[in-house]
Amino acid sequence: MAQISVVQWTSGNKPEQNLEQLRRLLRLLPPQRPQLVVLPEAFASFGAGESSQLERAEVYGDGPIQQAVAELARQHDVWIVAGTIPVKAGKRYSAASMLFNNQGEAVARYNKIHLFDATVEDGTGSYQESKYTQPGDELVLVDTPFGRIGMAVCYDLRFPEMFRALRAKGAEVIVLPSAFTKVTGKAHWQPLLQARAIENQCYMVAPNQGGEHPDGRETWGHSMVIDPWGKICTQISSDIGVGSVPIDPTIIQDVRRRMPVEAHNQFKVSFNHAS
Ligand SMILES: O=C(O)CNC(=O)[C@H](CS)NC(=O)CCC(=O)C(=O)O
Repeated sequence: MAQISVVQWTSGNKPEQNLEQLRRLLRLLPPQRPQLVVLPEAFASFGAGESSQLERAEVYGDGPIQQAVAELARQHDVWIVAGTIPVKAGKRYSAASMLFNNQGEAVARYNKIHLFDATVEDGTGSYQESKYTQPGDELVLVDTPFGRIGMAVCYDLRFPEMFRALRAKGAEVIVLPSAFTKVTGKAHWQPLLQARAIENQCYMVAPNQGGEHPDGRETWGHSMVIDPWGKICTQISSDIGVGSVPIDPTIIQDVRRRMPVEAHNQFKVSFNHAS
């Protein structure tokens, strides 16, 4: 059966160091194939809202971060959601979650739509992600050996209409690379993930940054995979680790057949940017 893994660590702002940590952690992957490995938001370069991210931003399809992930996907024979990579977008960058197949080819790119401009009571003051980030305006779904994957990132989790829209377009597995703060994560991470999984009857695959970062920020960790019934299938309880579960397509079909909420729904949503 296909396998899904989430990987978690405490990223700093140096890509080489983060990629080294990633290489170490990927050695812990279980042997099952096909396997989808999902990495946290800003795994290679942590520090949204900092001008230094602009220097690290890569041209789409090129650059050391994308090359390293492509190589790891080939080497380990796994699909990887590299969420997120700073990708040049004019004078700004997109927080791009990229899907690489097991040949190392980039097969999808989702640019984070909802940007985290918020004040959190954590000593950081306020987060201003939109300062240097160009928001995305497109929903991204892709057919894979793991089912139809819908792509979202971190703060998107708070906008249920987006997940409804992904489900309406056939999403079965939703990936959500994240860097939820310690304070907001403690309060909201698990219930929001379970709600999105239950109401849309999808797997939610949600790796999170965890621990105290070199810049002093703290993130919540608790990376998890939740099934379409809302059950937590795996959870990472320390700052660094790997969590793996088999993904069972019959659970998706069974949950949807027994309780066809999509057909029962009397409220349809629309997307501001729909073409
Ligand atoms: O800094 C980086 O490079 C990584 N990116 C982030 O940390 C992003 C943007 S500041 N964080 C979030 O979206 C947190 C959302 C959140 O915590 C919530 O919705 O409660």
